[in-house]
Amino acid sequence: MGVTLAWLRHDLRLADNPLFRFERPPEQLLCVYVLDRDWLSPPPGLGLPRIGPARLRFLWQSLIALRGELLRRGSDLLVRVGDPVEVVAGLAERHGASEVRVRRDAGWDETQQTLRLGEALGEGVRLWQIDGGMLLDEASLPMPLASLPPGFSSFRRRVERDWAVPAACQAPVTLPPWPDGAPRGLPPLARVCDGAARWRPDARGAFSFAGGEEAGLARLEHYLASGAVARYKQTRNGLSGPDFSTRLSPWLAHGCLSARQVHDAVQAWEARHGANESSYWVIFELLWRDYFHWAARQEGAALFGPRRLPPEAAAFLAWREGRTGMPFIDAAMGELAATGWLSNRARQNVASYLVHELGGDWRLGAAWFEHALIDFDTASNWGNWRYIAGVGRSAQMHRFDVLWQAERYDPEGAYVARWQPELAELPGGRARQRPWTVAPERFAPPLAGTSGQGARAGARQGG
Ligand SMILES: Cc1cc2nc3c(=O)[nH]c(=O)nc-3n(C[C@H](O)[C@H](O)[C@H](O)COP(=O)(O)OP(=O)(O)OC[C@H]3O[C@@H](n4cnc5c(N)ncnc54)[C@H](O)[C@@H]3O)c2cc1C
Repeated sequence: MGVTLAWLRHDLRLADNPLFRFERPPEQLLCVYVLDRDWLSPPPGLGLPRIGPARLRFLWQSLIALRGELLRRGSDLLVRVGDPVEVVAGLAERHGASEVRVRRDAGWDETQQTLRLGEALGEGVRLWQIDGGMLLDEASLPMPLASLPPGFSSFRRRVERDWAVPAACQAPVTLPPWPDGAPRGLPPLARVCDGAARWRPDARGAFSFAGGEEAGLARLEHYLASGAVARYKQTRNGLSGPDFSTRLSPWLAHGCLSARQVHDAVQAWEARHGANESSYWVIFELLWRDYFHWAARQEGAALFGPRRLPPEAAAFLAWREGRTGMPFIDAAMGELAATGWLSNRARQNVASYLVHELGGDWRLGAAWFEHALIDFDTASNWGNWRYIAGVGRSAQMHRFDVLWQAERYDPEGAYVARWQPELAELPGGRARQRPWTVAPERFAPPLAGTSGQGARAGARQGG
């Protein structure tokens, strides 16, 4: 077998990566990542690129780390910016590849690109698509993809009835050599996007994400070894601090870690310390991720609703810029913009506030998250937004009583005061969540959200 081209997308790791598992290794291997040029320009309707500086920086760190791992094994990495299909097809032709390998992604755009690549590849070049990164593969789903249940609970019940998550595979020890004369390396980030090269997370986030497989494994190891996993079920609704939840999402989203690696590590922890509700709950959350992945595969382009976004109305801009007057919402939007990350509790509340209190279009919110999140993942982001908005597969909307949530999850007002220092001057407690009631001369009432309607305990991942 001659040259194989491994086209990497959201699978930037060596361990448990089927692209690097060979029954018969090829003579030469070309590993390629293409930053889609479209991600650097705004989608119609939103004045911001699809990938913001925080994610781009994490992505570049991950690519640099991956290159190091590949070099250690006798291979290398080529990173280009452009149209992924043109770049991959061009390289395959130039270097006489007989096979192109790619992970089957849930995203509609990625699926379309794979189809286009199939048409663009020369005759005799095999396009090999494979599942990876999730707990389950399509073949091990307990139902055909077309019959995926409309709700998570029935999906989980069917899966858990009789399931065995396949063990993660080890990283290869060596890899086939680089094709003669093939280009290698990656452009400096500052040349791709100066803003991303200069971006740094705000220290108030109390956590700094660094891209790459080794960093992801180190985070996983820390979360287990520190014992934080034993308390996950009680702490996961937290808002601040490094260990209230796993914070593995950026590594999972970029594929620096696979869900099976996390699953295996949690099982190994359970074998030593005993399983409890919390360790189970980490796997439960990963199953949500699988569910959104399979749902996105089933839904295709419908996941996004109409793709052309509506104009950004004043209420949306106030939400995006943290100017709604509702401290809990404005603090969270400030944290997201300054760190590229947000707890699940805060994500649910800000999404509900935009859609159900401000009457904003859920697609604008999802598009803003796509720009701002380090851990953006098409299926999880757009799926969760649809879930909160109550569109698509789950017709039930999920509306949160934001003031009640704020007082329950931030009773002292420490979180809102961290991200809105002017609130720190008010006494701790209720006043910081309702500053317009205690200092009306300084704080105007919020745009919406004081009616007390909406779920209190939070619809799904309650508490
Ligand atoms: C509006 C909205 C948008 C979201 N967008 C994204 C996104 O783009 N990317 C993303 O990874 N998650 C997204 N989530 C899901 C969830 O908020 C994050 O996965 C979680 O907060 C990440 O923190 P963690 O790694 O500490 O999660 P943990 O609570 O420690 O959970 C462990 C892992 O399980 C998975 N997970 C947990 N909750 C969910 C969920 N509700 N849906 C899917 N997977 C889940 C994640 O991979 C996570 O890393 C979104 C949620 C909402 C409400």
